[in-house]
Amino acid sequence: MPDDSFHVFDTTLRDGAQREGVNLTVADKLSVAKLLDEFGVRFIEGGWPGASPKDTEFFQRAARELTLEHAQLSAFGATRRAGVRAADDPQVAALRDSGAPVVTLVAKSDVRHVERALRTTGEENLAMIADTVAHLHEHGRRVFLDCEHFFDGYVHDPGYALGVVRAAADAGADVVVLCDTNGGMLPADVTRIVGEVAAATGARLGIHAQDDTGCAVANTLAAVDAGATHVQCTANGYGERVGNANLFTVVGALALKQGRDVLPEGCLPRMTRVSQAVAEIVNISPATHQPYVGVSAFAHKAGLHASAIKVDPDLYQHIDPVLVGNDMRMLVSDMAGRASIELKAKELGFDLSGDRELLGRLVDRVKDLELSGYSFEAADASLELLVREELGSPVRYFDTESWRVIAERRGAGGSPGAAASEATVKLQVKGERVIATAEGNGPVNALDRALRSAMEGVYTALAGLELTDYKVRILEGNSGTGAVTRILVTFGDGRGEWTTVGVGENVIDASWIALKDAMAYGLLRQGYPQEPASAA
Ligand SMILES: CC(=O)SCCNC(=O)CCNC(=O)[C@H](O)C(C)(C)COP(=O)(O)OP(=O)(O)OC[C@H]1O[C@@H](n2cnc3c(N)ncnc32)[C@H](O)[C@@H]1OP(=O)(O)O
Ligand SMILES: CC(=O)C(=O)O
Repeated sequence: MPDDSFHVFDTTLRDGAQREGVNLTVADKLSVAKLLDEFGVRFIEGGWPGASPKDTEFFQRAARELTLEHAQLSAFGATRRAGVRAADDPQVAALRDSGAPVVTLVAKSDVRHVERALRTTGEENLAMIADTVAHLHEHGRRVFLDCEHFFDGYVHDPGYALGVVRAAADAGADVVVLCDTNGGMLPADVTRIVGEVAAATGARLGIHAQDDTGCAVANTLAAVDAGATHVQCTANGYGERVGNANLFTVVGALALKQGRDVLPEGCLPRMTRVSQAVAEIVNISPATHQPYVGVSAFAHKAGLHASAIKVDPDLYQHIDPVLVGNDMRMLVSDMAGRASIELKAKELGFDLSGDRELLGRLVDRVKDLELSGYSFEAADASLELLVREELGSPVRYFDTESWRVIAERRGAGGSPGAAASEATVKLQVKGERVIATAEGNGPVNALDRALRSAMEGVYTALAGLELTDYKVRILEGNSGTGAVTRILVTFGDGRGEWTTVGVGENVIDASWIALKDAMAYGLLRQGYPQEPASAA
């Protein structure tokens, strides 16, 4: 269990919620707080009670409903208004009465902001800070002070910025947090300035870095190198404008690269799950390429990488993904070599090790198919069908004699009317010739229905297979409507999902290839015995 000497302070529910497009309900905030606590952060900034009724309610409900194992809640708010005693300021009272044991105050530390935005004097701002910190401290709250625009303010007038740090520390602030509010600093600036402030004031320092130069994580680590012992971050880097220092990237670096004891025992492997669960609640698709936690963080595509990984995964990975709850994945594409296919096949449950000839054939087939427009990276089911075919046991539940689709729009008197499609499929199923026709709202829907109608008497589980995604990609944009099209079809059966790929100059033909393969793979997953090879 980390002691108080280093703080991981999360501000997803305050600064993270300032991201464009994020709108959390109180229930969402409670769920995110539970996840952050599970991850083991030391402080969770829950919002600004008194500024928004939602945040006031969050603290009220948190007091009743949240049992936190690792974290303490912090309420965020500003120093008192100019010319008013902290004890008489209703905003300060809302912080005091929020029930949070910690209050993080934001204060101006750039004298230009004091004069132009607060419209008061530098002296009065220092009094606002000292008075507010002391008032909350006297009421038993632990107080942190966020120095807004600290770095810009320090560059402009170091004496005034240092005065702010001293005023806060002298009044009882436990940590004075230096904020790169506009996110314009680079790591070297941060290292220098944090070092100078630490030497000049002796105060305990924290860092809050916005990501406007893409350096928020680097700036956070630079501040830690220079002596900061409190890092403010947000899950997945959510935050105002382009965001904040990413909690998971910062913790990954501190724990795994620097060996710091920043999380309680056993919490680090929760990182990937917590990142994805927060993304779900916030309703933003998880960033696939995020360090440590993205699905692509340990996905290997190049054949040369795979051949070394076969010997030892550490040769092409900076950490073991298991440490952060993630997985290594092999991607098979036209950049694959035998090792990529061997490792991917192993992931799919086939041991092809040692069969160089078979692996070579598979590499050639994948490369040829990718040249014609296929992409196996996201279509594991199609790859598995290919592997089974090369192993001499192709997946066969039906054979296609032909298919036909009619697409039409009916309308009278100039009205647009309704588009409709009709598909007919002719198949061989268990040695029987079957012809089925179905209507659909589009050609793919009609084909899907016709296929099911032809086979569901024999394969009853087909009713439980559902098309969950259908993606079209035009591959040769300059050929206009004659372009080659790649279709990715995803099906689910309640236990999992699988994706197949089809390619063709005719979009319906490409869809048919992906659709029939997805159904065949679905039947394989249901455990139906296959048609004997002679039925082909
Ligand atoms: C860098 C950051 O991200 S800090 C976090 C900022 N977060 C937010 O602003 C979200 C929540 N904010 C709000 O709901 C509202 O802005 C409120 C309730 C705080 C204030 O609303 P209003 O009273 O209508 O004021 P408004 O938003 O127009 O302006 C902010 C006021 O706070 C004052 N202020 C700004 N910073 C400070 C400070 N550190 N200490 C004291 N007062 C401050 C400003 O001078 C301004 O005062 P004025 O009304 O006398 O001009
Ligand atoms: C406090 C804060 O969010 C900032 O200065 O960016």
